[in-house]
Amino acid sequence: MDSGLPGNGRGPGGRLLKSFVYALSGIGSAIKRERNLQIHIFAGTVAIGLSILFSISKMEWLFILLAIAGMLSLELLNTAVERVVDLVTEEFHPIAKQAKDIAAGAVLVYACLSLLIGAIIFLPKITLIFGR
Ligand SMILES: Nc1ncnc2c1ncn2[C@@H]1O[C@H](COP(=O)(O)OP(=O)(O)OP(=O)(O)O)[C@@H](O)[C@H]1O
Repeated sequence: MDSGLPGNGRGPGGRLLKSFVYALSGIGSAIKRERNLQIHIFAGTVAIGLSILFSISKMEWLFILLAIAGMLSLELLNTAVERVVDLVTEEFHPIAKQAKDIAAGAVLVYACLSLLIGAIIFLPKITLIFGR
């Protein structure tokens, strides 16, 4: 099938470009369908807005960006696990439940870390403003 990409996606550069396009289309389709992912994107945008507002340090930016990118990556992986499980069975299966719940658990762990990072960085700055 014609990929519609330069050089038909042949050669190392073309293959790399094809993988990149497939990855972007995966992200796009997940964003369209997954409400949790949309919520994480909203939260990430708010965090970036606050970071700009408070002119946070380079080190703080590193933590904020790691929190946002890690969160989105894990949510994408969680979505992929959900899709594969749904593809394998639509029946109730205890292993299917375990797979989905464990993947959701991974997201929860990172979400707690991200919240903690946000609180450590922004709470002192917010209390400084409202504590005056
Ligand atoms: N085939 C299945 N067998 C057993 N349990 C399942 C199966 N599919 C889903 N579950 C369980 O049912 C609950 C709801 O799962 P569901 O697939 O609706 O995803 P979710 O956790 O609500 O996430 P999302 O809203 O992002 O799709 C979860 O505890 C999940 O583990």
